[in-house]
Amino acid sequence: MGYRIVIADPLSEAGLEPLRRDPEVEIIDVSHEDDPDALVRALRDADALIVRSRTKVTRDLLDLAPRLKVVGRAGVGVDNIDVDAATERGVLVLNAPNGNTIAAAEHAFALLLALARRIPEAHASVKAGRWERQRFIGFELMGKTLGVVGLGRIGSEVAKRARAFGMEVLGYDPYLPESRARSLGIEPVSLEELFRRADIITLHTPLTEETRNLIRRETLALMKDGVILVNAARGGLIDEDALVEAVRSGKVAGVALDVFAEEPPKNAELLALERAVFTPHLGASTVEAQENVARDTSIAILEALRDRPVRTAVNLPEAPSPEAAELLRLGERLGTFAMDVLDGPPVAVDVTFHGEISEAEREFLVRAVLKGVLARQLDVRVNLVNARTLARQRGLEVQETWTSTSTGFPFLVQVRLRGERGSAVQVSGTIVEGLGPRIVEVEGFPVDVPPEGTIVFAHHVDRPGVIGRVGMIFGEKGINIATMIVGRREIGGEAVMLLAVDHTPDEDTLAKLLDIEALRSVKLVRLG
Ligand SMILES: NC(=O)c1ccc[n+]([C@@H]2O[C@H](COP(=O)([O-])OP(=O)(O)OC[C@H]3O[C@@H](n4cnc5c(N)ncnc54)[C@H](O)[C@@H]3O)[C@@H](O)[C@H]2O)c1
Ligand SMILES: O=C(O)[C@H](O)COP(=O)(O)O
Repeated sequence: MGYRIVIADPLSEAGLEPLRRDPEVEIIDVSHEDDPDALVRALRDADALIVRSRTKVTRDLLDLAPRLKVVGRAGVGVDNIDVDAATERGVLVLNAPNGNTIAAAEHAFALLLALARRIPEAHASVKAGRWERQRFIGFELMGKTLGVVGLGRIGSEVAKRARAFGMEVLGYDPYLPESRARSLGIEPVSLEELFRRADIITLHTPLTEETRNLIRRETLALMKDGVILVNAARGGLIDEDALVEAVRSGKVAGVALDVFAEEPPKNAELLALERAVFTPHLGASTVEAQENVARDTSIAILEALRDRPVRTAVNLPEAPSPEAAELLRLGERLGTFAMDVLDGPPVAVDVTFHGEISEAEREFLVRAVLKGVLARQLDVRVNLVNARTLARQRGLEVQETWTSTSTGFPFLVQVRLRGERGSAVQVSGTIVEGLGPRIVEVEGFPVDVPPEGTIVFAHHVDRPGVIGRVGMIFGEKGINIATMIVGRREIGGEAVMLLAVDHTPDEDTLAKLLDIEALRSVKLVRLG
């Protein structure tokens, strides 16, 4: 089956090469369509959608795409995507965060230099036939103090360039260790100190609830008179009305903006400001950056469509290891096993990890277990993206414990699914080198079966003849038993039986099994 990938915003053709050469991919490019319904039509049977910042991927838009598995953002900011709505629908969101860092950092500097040397006005003047050398007196960057808010990929590249210009660099980033800032030649300071001390302030944070209107009347009041502001991050970081007032009053001596609260900007007062340089969200618009982000997004989209771990997923934890696929299979199948055996609906799931297992692997496994538990119950597509959200929405309590106690396996995952009225099922698994995922314990009985195909799981009393009679019933029905495992604690005591069968037994066969006196319960487990 092929993949239909919709491109909503213009992307670099060279960067799309991984998609173009994939025989399974059909590209529907609506990025140059004037008709807004073209996107709506294309989404009806789309598997993937790729956007830049123009297309708003809203809850309503996602509802128009019932098959959608992944949204790729060919760039950094995902503020144009309703990530929560995507998560609820099990749609993976991924971005391409590395490809446009240099382009954006260079653009912030281009804006600053254009403002400092009044290049846009001077250029317009020369084009108009004038030669006004006294009119355009600028200022130098050397010796000035630059305040960088947000010291991530772009902020740190801006800081490096500022140092090369002989600037003193202050930085504020509450999520970055101070030592990292210092190693970049940046003096880490509080936001207030940065506002008070900087001659020039440049913004490089994402737009979040915390950073919205970071620059507003109160914070502008803290700044030096004649401060210069640069924003090539996100428009919402600045309250534009407050900025207009501050520029008019002379508090802000100049402003350079690549991004606006609304794009294209409609704020006439802002656009009329004189000591200002504006560009139409061009930070990532270089040939190199566009090729990088389109290529990174194309590759990640193909990984996602083929259920492989994606390093740049926005609404999933980072893939823990190349062996992630086996880990996911183990977790999911343990969840499905427990669900198929449990009597009644589940109310809680306890996942206990033993031995050597990283935090990322534990997070992946918990999501995989939840996927296995929930997939049988829900209409919506359950996947690693939305498994935790759906569990929470359904009131399924999730408990995780990690102990370093040895179990004889390098690591062990134990899933205990609890139902109403005290019912419970426990199943454990691990990954055995060379064999892959194995179920190694059920209800406290040691077993060893691969979590594959159809398994008949029975509780019985360890008595001569039981196994023979079970075998005969399957034989009469023409059902081949591929593997049979019996677990018991003591001779003649309670025991469990796991039979991997080549065909799914019908109700009649299961009823016949229950007629065997020593058989207490029989459950059909379908592990796919
Ligand atoms: N103009 C453009 O075309 C363009 C191009 C690329 C990126 N961007 C934007 O630039 C911004 C930065 O991109 P990046 O790739 O450097 O991202 P990044 O994630 O590498 O860096 C963002 C940094 O902001 C910090 N941060 C978060 N909240 C903060 C807060 N309240 N105060 C201070 N710092 C905070 C984070 O800790 C992180 O270090 C994003 O908004 C991105 O969307 C714009
Ligand atoms: O977040 C980003 O990557 C930039 O804002 C670039 O946006 P664009 O892809 O719309 O140019």
